[in-house]
Amino acid sequence: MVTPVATKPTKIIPHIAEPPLIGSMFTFQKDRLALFLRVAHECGDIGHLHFGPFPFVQLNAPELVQSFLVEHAYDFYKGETMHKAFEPIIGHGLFISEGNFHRQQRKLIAPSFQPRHIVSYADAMVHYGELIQVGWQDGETVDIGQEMTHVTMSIVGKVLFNADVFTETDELGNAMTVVLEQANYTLSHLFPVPPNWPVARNKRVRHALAVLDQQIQKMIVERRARADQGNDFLSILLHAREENGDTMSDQQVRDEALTLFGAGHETTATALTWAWYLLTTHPDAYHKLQQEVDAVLQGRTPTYADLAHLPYTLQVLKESMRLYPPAYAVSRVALHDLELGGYPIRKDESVIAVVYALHRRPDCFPDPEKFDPERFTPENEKRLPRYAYMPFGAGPRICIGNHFAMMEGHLLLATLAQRVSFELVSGQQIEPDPSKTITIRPKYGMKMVVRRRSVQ
Ligand code: HEM
Repeated sequence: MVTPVATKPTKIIPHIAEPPLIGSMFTFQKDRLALFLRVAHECGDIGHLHFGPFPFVQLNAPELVQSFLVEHAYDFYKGETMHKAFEPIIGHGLFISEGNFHRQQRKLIAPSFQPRHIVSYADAMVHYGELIQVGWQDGETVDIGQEMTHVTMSIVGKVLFNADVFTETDELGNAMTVVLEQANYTLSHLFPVPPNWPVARNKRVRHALAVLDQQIQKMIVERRARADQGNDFLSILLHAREENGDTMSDQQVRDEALTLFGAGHETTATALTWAWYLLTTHPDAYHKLQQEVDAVLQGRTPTYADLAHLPYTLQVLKESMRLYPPAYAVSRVALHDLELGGYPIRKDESVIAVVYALHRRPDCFPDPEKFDPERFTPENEKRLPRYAYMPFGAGPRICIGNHFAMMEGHLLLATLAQRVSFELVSGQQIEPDPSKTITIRPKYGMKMVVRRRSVQ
């Protein structure tokens, strides 16, 4: 829907104080989360800032986010930088495709992500949770971020390809890690090395892409040769039919499979990493969660049916994603002049909905820096304004894996809380770092000591 800009803009976007020419470029590179909070504090619901010559509009209000991501979703696109970072890897996969093609692909893939379809993956999620914890010795120190990445990558590898990628040393997992790191590199450098230069980085990426292509093509051929349809996502993608009966080409199936593999593990791993951090630094909440898990499970491994009886565990996950939303911002570029809530947006201008700032609005979340899972009791959650809490984005591009991720996070918290207790190693510097990856991972890692619990 195109809304032409008013002849005279009705409202003026406030501007933060910035040095001339460079604008907030260096502040952004040094500490972008602090910069975003400053814009929200100084400007309120909407603010203007610059990175060198490039203007940005930052949105911090639920109503503006609704206008941006829901009502005007198709008046924006992902922007050249995102395309440059992701297209060489995922081609025209859902995360980066645009316009009608995106709409069509979304319609084709979304049914497979409905809660009733993904329930069958619960057992695989619990299986890998159990598998990772049996490998930990009592008193062992682990990097919790890495461990959570191993387990979520294994889960997505299993449900997507029915493949065992339990560690990143597996060829497929390793190749995925290399190409994701490359996307992050392109996104976080103003002048990344062009992909055709003969440098070690580019050779590594080309090799990783060749591995991914070869392995996925092999899996596609195997599945096409089978008479029956398997239950993994690759099989589902191969059999998905448009209204006119058409199926996807092998190339498009490859692009979508890689998109889901890439989008489907680091985000969930980040959510779990911060959940463990918040639990270990809030012993009362940790104790309450353990009590809930022990009482409900009585030593059994959890199943999907148990989740309804583990509400506090879910509240902890939701509150962790409020304070540390893995995807801390959602950005787009305007396709033409338009208006958002009465504010003028110019063609080619970048607009960014800062989830990290939105989740810290004191009018929606009183005492916002406090970790308080009670905010997400069903009654309290109902009182939240729409779009005040949006760890999965909003509108037609809302995360397609949101139910999958919530089920996975909920099950893994319960599985691991039952078997082990984590203790945060003291004296570490813990800082969220959004500059190296598209999620906010801990900048210096996060070490935790594992204590085995006797099954209650
Ligand atoms: C806690 C875990 C997760 C978080 C916080 C998260 C967050 C997000 C967000 C904010 C978006 C919207 C991006 C935008 O509008 O630009 C998104 C999109 C997407 N996510 Fe997730 N995600 C998570 C897990 C997953 C999982 C498990 C999968 C798949 C198995 C997945 C697949 C996708 C895909 C394919 C898109 C693109 C959707 C589209 O553009 O139509 N995500 N995610």
